[in-house]
Amino acid sequence: MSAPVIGFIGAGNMATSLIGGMLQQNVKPARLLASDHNPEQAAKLARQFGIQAHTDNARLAEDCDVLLLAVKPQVMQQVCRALPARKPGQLIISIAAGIDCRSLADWLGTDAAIVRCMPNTPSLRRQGVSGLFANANVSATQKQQAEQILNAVGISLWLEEEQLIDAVTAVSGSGPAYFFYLIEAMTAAGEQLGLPRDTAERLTLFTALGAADMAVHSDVDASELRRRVSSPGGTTEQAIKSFANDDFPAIIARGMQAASRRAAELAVELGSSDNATSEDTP
Ligand SMILES: NC(=O)C1=CN([C@@H]2O[C@H](COP(=O)(O)OP(=O)(O)OC[C@H]3O[C@@H](n4cnc5c(N)ncnc54)[C@H](OP(=O)(O)O)[C@@H]3O)[C@@H](O)[C@H]2O)C=CC1
Ligand SMILES: O=C(O)[C@@H]1CCC=N1
Repeated sequence: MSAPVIGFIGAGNMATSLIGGMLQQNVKPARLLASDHNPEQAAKLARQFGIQAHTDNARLAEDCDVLLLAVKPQVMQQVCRALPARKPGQLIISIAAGIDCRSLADWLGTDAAIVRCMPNTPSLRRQGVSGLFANANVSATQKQQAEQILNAVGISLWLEEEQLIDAVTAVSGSGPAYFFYLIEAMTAAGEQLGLPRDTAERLTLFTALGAADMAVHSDVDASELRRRVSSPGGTTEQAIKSFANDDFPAIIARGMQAASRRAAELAVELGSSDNATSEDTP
């Protein structure tokens, strides 16, 4: 399979993470193009990565084999409708939360080969994880193309049901923010316990890194790893009891349910009108 040219529409946070990660994986800069309606943003990406970036979405679409839609869900319809007819064999990858394949096909053409993908920002460090779903028009070769792109920046998992993308969004798409929130909270608590801020932050960061690395490489699950830290009658036990009294698992579950619900709401608010439920339809 010859290496496809990949064009990003929207040169923001997620395009930066994906492009940065791919370049570290020795993807040639000439294979990556970007467009953004903001000329400064396009120029910034071109400077940062040495790739071609401009403001013309239509030209970009004509110049690439894989078109990666990385704009906010709120502008997706307008962006898709303004694109020229697709090149034969072109694969569309959308990373937008909540915008489903049916809406994308309404805006791009019912024969469009579409992969919906939910990546995350650690892709910049090639530690990303993505959920992928392909519509019926996607060929085996195009599935491989999508996998190669996402696997260059981490790992990817195919989903059988499109609806599960909302759950992936709640777990790993939004997930880095939950860990950053925990890092913020632990750093602040360490400071309250008397540590200098920098020290509290470094202790927290390396603990997070070590714990994640250990859990990824362990042959036992997270609860067993937690038990091994928790000496009977010791310090960890007290912390975990306090977390459990405050219903930590329920707090996390409620937050993730809110994220997933929001993804479903976006589909109704911003998707093609067929997605509106009968109560929404006048
Ligand atoms: N951030 C994340 O962690 C993740 C995000 N996603 C999804 O990725 C998508 C992008 O998110 P993110 O990168 O955070 O968003 P950003 O706002 O950082 O990036 C989107 C970029 O697209 C630009 N843009 C807006 N309108 C147009 C247009 N008509 N043509 C070309 N470019 C345009 C924006 O410009 P301007 O700022 O001027 O509007 C911005 O530079 C979203 O759909 C989101 O759901 C998925 C997984 C994780
Ligand atoms: O917050 C959002 O809507 C996007 C999708 C997942 C992460 N960021």
